[in-house]
Amino acid sequence: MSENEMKLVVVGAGGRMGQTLIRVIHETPSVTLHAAIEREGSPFLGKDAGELSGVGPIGVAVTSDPLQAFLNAEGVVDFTAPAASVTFAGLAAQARIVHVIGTTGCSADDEEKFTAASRHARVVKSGNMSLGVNLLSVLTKQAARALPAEGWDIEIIEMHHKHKVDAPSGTALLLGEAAAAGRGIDLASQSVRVRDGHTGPRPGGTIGFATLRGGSVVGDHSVILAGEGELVTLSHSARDRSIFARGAVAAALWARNKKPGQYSMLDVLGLSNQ
Ligand SMILES: NC(=O)C1=CN([C@@H]2O[C@H](COP(=O)(O)OP(=O)(O)OC[C@H]3O[C@@H](n4cnc5c(N)ncnc54)[C@H](OP(=O)(O)O)[C@@H]3O)[C@@H](O)[C@H]2O)C=CC1
Ligand SMILES: O=C(O)C1=N[C@H](C(=O)O)C[C@H](O)C1
Repeated sequence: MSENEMKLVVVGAGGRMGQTLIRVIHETPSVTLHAAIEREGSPFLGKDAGELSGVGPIGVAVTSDPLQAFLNAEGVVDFTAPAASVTFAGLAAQARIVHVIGTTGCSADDEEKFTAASRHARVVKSGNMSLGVNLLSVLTKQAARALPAEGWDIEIIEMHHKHKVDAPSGTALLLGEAAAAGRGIDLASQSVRVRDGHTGPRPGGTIGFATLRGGSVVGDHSVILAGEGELVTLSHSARDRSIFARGAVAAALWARNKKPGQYSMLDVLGLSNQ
């Protein structure tokens, strides 16, 4: 290990993203896996993180003591669950390190806690860490701005694997926010998240969401702008979870020398002014 390699902790190390992160960190020269964390009672505790993720033994055993790990690390990469991410945010603030949060399905209350933690930690949070989806959000904002709300309806469709527990996906909401920003409207009051039964005609100016779940789909998203007699569809298909892990590692490295604060993947990618 070279002295300049950034020491990262992966929390939720046994999960789908946790294992992918361990693989990506292992193959990225500028970072090193400092610790791998799972919850108390997890069957992964004590196992070698490299063996768990398929890269072979790396001499880092999975433990359940995040604070101890954070105090000697420079960053934590967190794709777990909302309550866990809130706890990790408090600990990352205590340790004054970088906290990259990929967890989705967080409440407004959780978001306030991340903001509070960002007084001391450098927090990078995004519903999608891939370059492609962040570019798609820029294109969505531009399309929503260019096509008039009267006559052009916006619908967002997403499909994910059958294990996903939150809906709409963090990405769908991120794309919804981009469309709302392009239109200059408030997403929370203008979104239609569910349709069932006699709904009546579509209210003009709203942004609709549709959720599909099944099989092993990594993550598909489409933004449809539907006009009279024509459709514009902007879409992204994730084929491999390493796109999210590579983005998260890039985010940790980017935030390494930043001031405490809350940042997005658009900041990391230099796309926030688009
Ligand atoms: N922003 C992005 O680019 C992406 C975001 N995601 C999001 O990341 C999250 C995780 O997804 P995925 O990997 O598929 O889910 P998994 O369920 O496969 O993994 C989550 C892991 O976190 C662990 N965990 C939960 N609570 C704790 C805790 N308190 N302490 C330590 N470990 C804990 C789980 O353990 P246990 O099983 O014991 O609960 C599990 O191993 C989801 O919110 C998903 O939407 C996913 C991909 C990309
Ligand atoms: O749970 C997943 O798997 C994914 N979650 C994120 C989301 O909610 O958008 C990102 C990606 O699509 C995969």
